[in-house]
Amino acid sequence: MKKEISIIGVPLDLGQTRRGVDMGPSAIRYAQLHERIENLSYSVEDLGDILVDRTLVKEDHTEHNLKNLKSVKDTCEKLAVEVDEVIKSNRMPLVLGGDHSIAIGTLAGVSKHYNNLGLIWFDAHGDLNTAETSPSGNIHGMSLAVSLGHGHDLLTKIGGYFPKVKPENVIIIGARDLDEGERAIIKELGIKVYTMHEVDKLGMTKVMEETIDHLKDCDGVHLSLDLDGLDPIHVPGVGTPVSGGITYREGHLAMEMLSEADIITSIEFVEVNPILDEKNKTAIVAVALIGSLLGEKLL
Ligand SMILES: NC(=[NH2+])NCCC[C@H](N)C(=O)O
Ligand SMILES: [Mn+2]
Ligand SMILES: [Mn+2]
Repeated sequence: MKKEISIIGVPLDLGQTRRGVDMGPSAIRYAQLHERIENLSYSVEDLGDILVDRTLVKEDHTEHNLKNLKSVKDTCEKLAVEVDEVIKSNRMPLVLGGDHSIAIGTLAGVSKHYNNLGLIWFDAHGDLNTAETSPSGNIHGMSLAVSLGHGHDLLTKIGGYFPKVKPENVIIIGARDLDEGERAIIKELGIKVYTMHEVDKLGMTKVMEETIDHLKDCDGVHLSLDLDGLDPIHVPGVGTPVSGGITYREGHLAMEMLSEADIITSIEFVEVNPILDEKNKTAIVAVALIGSLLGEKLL
């Protein structure tokens, strides 16, 4: 793993309807992210937050079942530029959300640097809706579909190219709340999904061994971790909690195995909502998981 890390905050809450997730980057910083990473002897720079232009909300309309389309697009474009610059300067981006719609921007900045990018999507959800299938119109439920090239042009074409990732290089882990249209696209594109059923049955060790093996021919792997992939007992501060999720220890095991395999080239942690949280518990878990991912050991 690269030893130079650049933190980028994305205080975007417009990809869904529960306010507060815009404070996620602050909550994660407050949980001592910087210190934690520095202690692992990385060189860390914090680039601050991407500007979310809330004046665009006025122009946004929801007719097409894409809430705050312009605001989300504008933020993702800015994020893509910044992520691209970080990678060009030979550093690893660590992006802090914000809601999961920001993955559209992160992947737009990351993907052009790789010929065969892998993507690990830790999530209770598939985020594989389009405006046609979404039950909510919330873009955070569409970001993986967009990155695969499915969805509104304004989103799929950010960065001037699409798709950002091929379906055979995507692995979803922790899914337990999939909409009908999402099941259909999973089947149609043949996306590999470890639902909670497989996590229970195989155990996290096997899930991660298979995941790492599946991505062995990739020249880079992006980890997009939605905190709601974990069980809400451990992470009460998320906007769309679903019970029966990944445990605290399974989460750490997954991060430790990724660290040992040394395959991750860019990282994003999303959906921390401090307003819904209990004493910053969710941000603290996020920082602990980032610690394990970056090589922290128990002994
Ligand atoms: N990133 C997330 N938390 N996504 C939740 C999506 C929920 C639901 N599937 C929707 O499309 O609205
Ligand atoms: Mn989710
Ligand atoms: Mn998500």
